[in-house]
Amino acid sequence: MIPLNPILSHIDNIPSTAGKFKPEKSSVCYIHHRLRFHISHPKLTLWPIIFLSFILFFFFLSPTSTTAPRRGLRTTTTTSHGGSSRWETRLKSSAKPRSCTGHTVLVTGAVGFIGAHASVALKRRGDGVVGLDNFNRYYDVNLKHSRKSKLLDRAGVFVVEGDINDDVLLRRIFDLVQFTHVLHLAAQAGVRYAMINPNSYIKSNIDGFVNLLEAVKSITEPPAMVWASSSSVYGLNSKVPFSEKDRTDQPASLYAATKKAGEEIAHAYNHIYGLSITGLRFFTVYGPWGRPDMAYFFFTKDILNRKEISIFEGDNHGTIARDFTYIDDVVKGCLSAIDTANKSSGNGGKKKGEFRIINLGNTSPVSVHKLVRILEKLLKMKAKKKVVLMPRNGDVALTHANISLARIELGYEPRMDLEMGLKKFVKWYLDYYDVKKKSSW
Ligand SMILES: O=C(O)[C@H]1O[C@H](OP(=O)(O)OP(=O)(O)OC[C@H]2O[C@@H](n3ccc(=O)[nH]c3=O)[C@H](O)[C@@H]2O)[C@H](O)[C@@H](O)[C@@H]1O
Repeated sequence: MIPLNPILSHIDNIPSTAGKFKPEKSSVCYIHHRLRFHISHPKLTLWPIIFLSFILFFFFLSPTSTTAPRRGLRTTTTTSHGGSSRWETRLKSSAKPRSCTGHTVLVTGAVGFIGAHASVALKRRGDGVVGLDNFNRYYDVNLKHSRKSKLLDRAGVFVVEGDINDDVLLRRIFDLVQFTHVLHLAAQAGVRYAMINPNSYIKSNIDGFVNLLEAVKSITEPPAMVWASSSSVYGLNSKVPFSEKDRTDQPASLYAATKKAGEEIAHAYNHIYGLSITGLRFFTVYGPWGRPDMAYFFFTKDILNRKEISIFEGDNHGTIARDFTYIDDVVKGCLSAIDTANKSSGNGGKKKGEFRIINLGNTSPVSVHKLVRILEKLLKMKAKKKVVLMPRNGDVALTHANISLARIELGYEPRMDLEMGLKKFVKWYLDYYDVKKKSSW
């Protein structure tokens, strides 16, 4: 990943089309700056050497020199994603399905919790998969690297380290591979963190999503998109269980507002450009390799460390509950959404690509008190509990999915109850941290 030559790596960031290479002003400025640095050297006798190096550099290493790039791709020997031809070969090979009936899927957020599991499941059943992830530091990046090495690498999924806001990179990936589907899971997750870093939600969930949709809609045969919405869009809706027809105009957090905005944005891209888009409203997904910012995860850690945990309650000791949904059930729902998605028609098509919004929950809410009781039983330890009135931090009192539509559209049927699912999580947690972080216990 480390650029071998700063001038080259800078040039490499310039989008180019064969025969249309035009360095951006900033790149030229950068080269001039580098040259000026050398020219200002007291020994003016260096002048001819510099001039000669300049000529040699452009003659041998210019991106437009020998091999003509396909559809505007860069073919330099160094890129921000490694040696270009090796990088391209690995990416293309990872994208190849085992059989001609298999899908070719780009998974964004591939080293995230759901992204890693979904990528592996797709690859295992024979689909071609390319992952994309920016490895951001919202939570322990080592866990993301472990998901990559222990899950994705082993399954043979190639992961591009990059951002969905990088339109040059997206174009490059879409130029190399004709994807049938994009499973878009890259997002700024977490309800409460939106009060700490609101702009990260706009950057990923709005800007990044639009950037991806722009790239997808520009492809001649655009892939169908399946993407992560959230149960949080139901916000202050009190009608339960939550049905896709219920109102979603009362978000309780900025996170929820950006996910709701995502649904509206997706609708517009479906309407104008004929993109086939399925939004999946996930309900508090948990399981092995999960997210450390989620309550079941950090409660486990804190119970083991004998640290106090805060259990939220509503007014008058009202129960706070979640429709906790096990990762394997959610992954099955994602794969089924991919399998059942209609093709995008593109804006030239007569028929509009389809637009679907579907709940993926467990349809059996469990209180936070019960969640803690199960963890205590599994860990064989008593939690130090402090019961507090739920702060106004973006959380809502209850989530509960109506999954009738998921049953019809996806043949979705959640199988795992919370106790069994947490057993699998705790087993993983003990194994993973026993090896990696014994000292922190
Ligand atoms: O399904 C969803 O829509 C959302 O699920 C989770 O959000 P959340 O359900 O709030 O999950 P947690 O943060 O793990 O909280 C679980 C429960 O524990 C409660 N909690 C949380 C923290 C705490 O210190 N104490 C406590 O009682 C919360 O109020 C909530 O009822 C994810 O963090 C979101 O990214 C996702 O979109």
